[in-house]
Amino acid sequence: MTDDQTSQSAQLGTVESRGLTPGPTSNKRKRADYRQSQQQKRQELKTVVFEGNDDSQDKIKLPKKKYYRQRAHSNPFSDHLLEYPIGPSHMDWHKLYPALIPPEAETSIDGAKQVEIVDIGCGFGGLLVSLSTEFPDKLILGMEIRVQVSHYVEDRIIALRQQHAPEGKYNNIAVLRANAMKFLPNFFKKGQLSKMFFCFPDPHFKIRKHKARIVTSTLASEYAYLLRPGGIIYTITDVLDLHQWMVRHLEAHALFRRLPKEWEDEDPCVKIMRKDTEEGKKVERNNGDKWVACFVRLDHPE
Ligand SMILES: C[S@@+](CC[C@H](N)C(=O)[O-])C[C@H]1O[C@@H](n2cnc3c(N)ncnc32)[C@H](O)[C@@H]1O
Repeated sequence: MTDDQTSQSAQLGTVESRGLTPGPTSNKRKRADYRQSQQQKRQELKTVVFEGNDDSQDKIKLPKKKYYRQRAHSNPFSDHLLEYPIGPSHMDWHKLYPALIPPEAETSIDGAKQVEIVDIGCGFGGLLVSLSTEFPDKLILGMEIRVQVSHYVEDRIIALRQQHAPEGKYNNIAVLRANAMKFLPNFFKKGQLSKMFFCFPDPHFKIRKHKARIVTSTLASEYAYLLRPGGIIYTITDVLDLHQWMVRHLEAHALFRRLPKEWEDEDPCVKIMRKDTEEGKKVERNNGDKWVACFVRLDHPE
């Protein structure tokens, strides 16, 4: 092996450990190199950004989406290599919100700061970024199954935290690579959440794929368990059939009631999910329809 090859394979080690299979093309190489340099910067910056003592003038730039390309869909039934705690009290939230949660904080204890808002399938994180300033006192978490996309959001949040370090902004948002169809109760305890967002979920058009949809009767029960009474499920999609499917499954559930259009028109989060999600922007550019439905978690079954 030449020196060149040795140094290349050393680099590939890092890339592979992030779930990528590096290929021979120069574009792949460019993207892998870019991500590796972002990863290095991230390691260097983690302490300064997270501990809030950043004196450097060298501000990290926002990441570029083109370097984080990945297939559009990820099979939620595949065995992804995912890390998850055995229960909510075993989750180290300090890693995700270092400026707001002290190390080894018992976040399962009532009174400690806990994640309250989740964006399921957060994609490239547009909603998270807007929710961060709309709810500066709440901890907000994006969950995303695609590895490169979750890395993009992580890099985006780190850059934003550094760019806005003097004002202490964006410390309340974080992203986790996770399969939200499988492990939510491992992360959150009963009644912990006040809002769950399902923005432009994968439509899984074919009938035999409908079971992969993120809203089903079984999952609706899990969402009811995690949401506190009065908590809200937000849904938006540009696919009418999926909209009708989500409405049907959530309306049929004894612990959810659909909120009226007047409520939607007044709610700031509905505006945000219409205009600040990446998919919402795409639909806007193509003059497509956006179907919204919101549901309140009831105290008792109706
Ligand atoms: C069409 S995109 C929408 C992204 C974002 N919500 C938006 O509106 O711009 C759907 C996202 O959900 C993610 N996703 C699909 N199934 C998931 C699952 N089971 N757990 C977590 N994320 C999932 C996909 O990887 C994809 O990024």
